[in-house]
Amino acid sequence: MKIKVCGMRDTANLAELVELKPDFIGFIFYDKSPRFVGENLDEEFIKSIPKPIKKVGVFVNANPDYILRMAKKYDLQYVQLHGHETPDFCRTIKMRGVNIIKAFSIESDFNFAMLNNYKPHCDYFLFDAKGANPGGNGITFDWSILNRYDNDRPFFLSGGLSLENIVQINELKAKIYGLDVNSKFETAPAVKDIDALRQLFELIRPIEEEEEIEA
Ligand SMILES: O=C(O)c1ccccc1NCC(=O)[C@H](O)[C@H](O)COP(=O)(O)O
Repeated sequence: MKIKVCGMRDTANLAELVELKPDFIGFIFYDKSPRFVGENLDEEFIKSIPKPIKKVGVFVNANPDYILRMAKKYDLQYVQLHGHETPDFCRTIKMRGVNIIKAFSIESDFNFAMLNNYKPHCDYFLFDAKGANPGGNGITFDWSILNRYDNDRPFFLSGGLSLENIVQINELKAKIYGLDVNSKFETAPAVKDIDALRQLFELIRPIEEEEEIEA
């Protein structure tokens, strides 16, 4: 199972995370988030992150020109869209060579059928909890809703994932492509607890998978 660590900003903290070889690292380009990267990203360091670790820019109802400019500047392979972006919006970004993760806030009556309109233009879906903010709320949703998932696009499970609740993913029937972790692994906004992340990696990543990443 893949691991995405979201909401990074600080170079020293990032360097420690890179040592753990996550599959995806997320950077928040949403100015209302406490994890907003602002002017704080070290462009050279970001570009030096080994290619097998995919860099993801997270945006909320942003202007396509801004998204594409940031993707180029930081060499982002993916953008994660957390607002009300339409399938057509995703198509526009995808056509410009940037891969798409479309995030959705999940409630009990979530209409999985509408994902069919997004499917041709998105590489992955990400299912997050609905909260006061578009993301990073630190709360889980009722994962059993995902047992209704009938789309073949791989998805990330997100929202309040912690070392305590992660063991319960084994109860899910739906096949999870990846886990997206964020605020439950922080010591402060955008500062990750590397020891806690190391424990997560040891729990989730079988030895063979780690060897695949090294190859
Ligand atoms: O993390 C944020 O502050 C954020 C703000 C606005 C949009 C998206 C945001 N985060 C995106 C993520 O992928 C988070 O990892 C996801 O929402 C789960 O966060 P958490 O519940 O804190 O684990």
